[in-house]
Amino acid sequence: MFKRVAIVGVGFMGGSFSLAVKSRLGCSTFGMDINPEAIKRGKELGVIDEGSTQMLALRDFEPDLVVLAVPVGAFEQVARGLKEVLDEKVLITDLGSVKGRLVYMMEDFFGGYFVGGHPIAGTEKSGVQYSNPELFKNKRVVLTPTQRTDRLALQKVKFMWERLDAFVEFMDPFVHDVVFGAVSHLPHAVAFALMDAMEKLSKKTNIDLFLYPGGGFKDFTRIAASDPVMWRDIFLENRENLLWAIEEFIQSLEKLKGLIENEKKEELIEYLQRAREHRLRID
Ligand SMILES: NC(=O)C1=CN([C@@H]2O[C@H](COP(=O)(O)OP(=O)(O)OC[C@H]3O[C@@H](n4cnc5c(N)ncnc54)[C@H](O)[C@@H]3O)[C@@H](O)[C@H]2O)C=CC1
Ligand SMILES: O=C(O)C(=O)Cc1ccc(O)cc1
Repeated sequence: MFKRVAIVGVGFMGGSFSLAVKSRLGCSTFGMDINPEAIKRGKELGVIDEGSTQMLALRDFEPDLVVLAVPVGAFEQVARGLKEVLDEKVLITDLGSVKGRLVYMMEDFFGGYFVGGHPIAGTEKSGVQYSNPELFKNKRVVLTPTQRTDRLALQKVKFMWERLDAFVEFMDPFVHDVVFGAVSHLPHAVAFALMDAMEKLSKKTNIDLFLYPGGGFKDFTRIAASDPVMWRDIFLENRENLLWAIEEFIQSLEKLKGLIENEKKEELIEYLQRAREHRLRID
């Protein structure tokens, strides 16, 4: 198993991963982040053992696993930097929310020693101060091997996640992006858009509608408090799948609007009943 784990991006996910491998696997960890404040806080909070804002410092740490936990828009730049300082055959994985093209791009840099990963665990919080060693417990982690992935590297990454009490599932990188474009990226886009609509309605009514949030409004929009940089990068990286899902959503909303406008009582019940049944099935 891994002993020396380097984490690039000492934020909420990187910090949680560091705490988890420290406490569960006894690893020593090294954090790299462009933000000196993240390194300082990470060390103060005991989230990382050591850290630096310089990629070059990773060379002396000699990691046996490197984990990318930066926003997906920074992957290419980070990969370039890592390529300069890492020995060949060091295993690399990531926690990014989009896979597809990025997995093949990472393989261009690191060959079969890159194993794409996506823990389906998280919250709207960002920043190292929210790190939680239990974040991955009983959560799904999707690994996205390709023909090129080294089988031993894949087994090691799978085993590591299982030791953190996560359930590992394999998926094709592009299928992953269709699935999470629908179930994760679309709901986040809709939550952000709902807040935009609420701002416009507040202006038009001259009433600050944000002063009257009910439970439903709070439940529905929690994820609109998520980090803008992270979500800009996800939306742009998974653009095609997301645009397709947004289009379907617009049509569903148009349909609902039509049923309300035309007072189609029976059809409205059917529409709501079907939606309710799907929701009940999830839990
Ligand atoms: N927040 C969540 O619930 C989940 C996030 N993810 C993925 O995990 C990754 C990290 O997300 P969070 O930890 O939530 O974000 P975060 O904002 O808490 O942390 C990201 C960290 O990366 C650093 N960073 C940015 N560019 C960098 C660069 N070029 N080099 C080095 N460090 C850099 C930032 O300074 C920051 O400390 C993202 O790819 C995201 O898509 C995956 C599952 C859940
Ligand atoms: O806050 C929530 O409920 C989330 O859905 C968190 C989340 C964000 C991004 C991911 O790729 C996975 C999980």
